[in-house]
Amino acid sequence: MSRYRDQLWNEIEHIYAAILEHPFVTGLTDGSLPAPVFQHYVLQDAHYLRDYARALAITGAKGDDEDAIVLFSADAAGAITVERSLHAGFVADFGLSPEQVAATPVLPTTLAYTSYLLRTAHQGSFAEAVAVVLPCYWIYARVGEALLAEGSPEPLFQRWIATYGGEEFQLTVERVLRIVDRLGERLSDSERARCTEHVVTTSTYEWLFWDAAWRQESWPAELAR
Ligand SMILES: Cc1ncc(CN)c(N)n1
Repeated sequence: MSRYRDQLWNEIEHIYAAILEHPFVTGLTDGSLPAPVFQHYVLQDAHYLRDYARALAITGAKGDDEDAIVLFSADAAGAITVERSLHAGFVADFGLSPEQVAATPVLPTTLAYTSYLLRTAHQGSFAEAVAVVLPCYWIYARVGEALLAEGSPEPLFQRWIATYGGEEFQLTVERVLRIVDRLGERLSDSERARCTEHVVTTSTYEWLFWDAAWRQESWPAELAR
């Protein structure tokens, strides 16, 4: 029987292929990604990572063994500390002040993605919580790995690629995938279907997140007070 991770990857392979072709992602390697688009992404990602860390902490609290509790709790802390330092470098490179960063609103796609993450992590089983957070690890590891081979002429983008394509992140993701395979051996058909749906949904949100930055998404200005 194939591993659960392979069954899940079958469900999202087309989304991964679309992500690799997205102009945001191709723009990282050929260096053509406009600076305001990357800036938009980094600022929204700071909001995203705060709630992602909360979702990981909830997943850790639901862990079915000690290793799982430790792994997700440590990754909750890591999402804040490790990625915060990567972001701090980007923000400094853009010449933005902490006040400007704090004043950036949470935009529609970020809000929709994090709301789905948190709702599922709160209301679902441990397996569902793992499924909903999985694409954030897995898609970035696979994208980072693919882009690492090409590299980027732009140092800022190369730093991003090196973080997610690097060995440390790949090992982190492999540890999560082992939990996924273990859970896959004991899921009922209905829970398996719910987990698959979460993985497909948040993989789609990963595509949307890059696309929102590419479109320079905003709340409708005509509705602002
Ligand atoms: C939206 C998003 N997804 C995933 C990652 C990688 N942890 C991230 N930084 N941002």
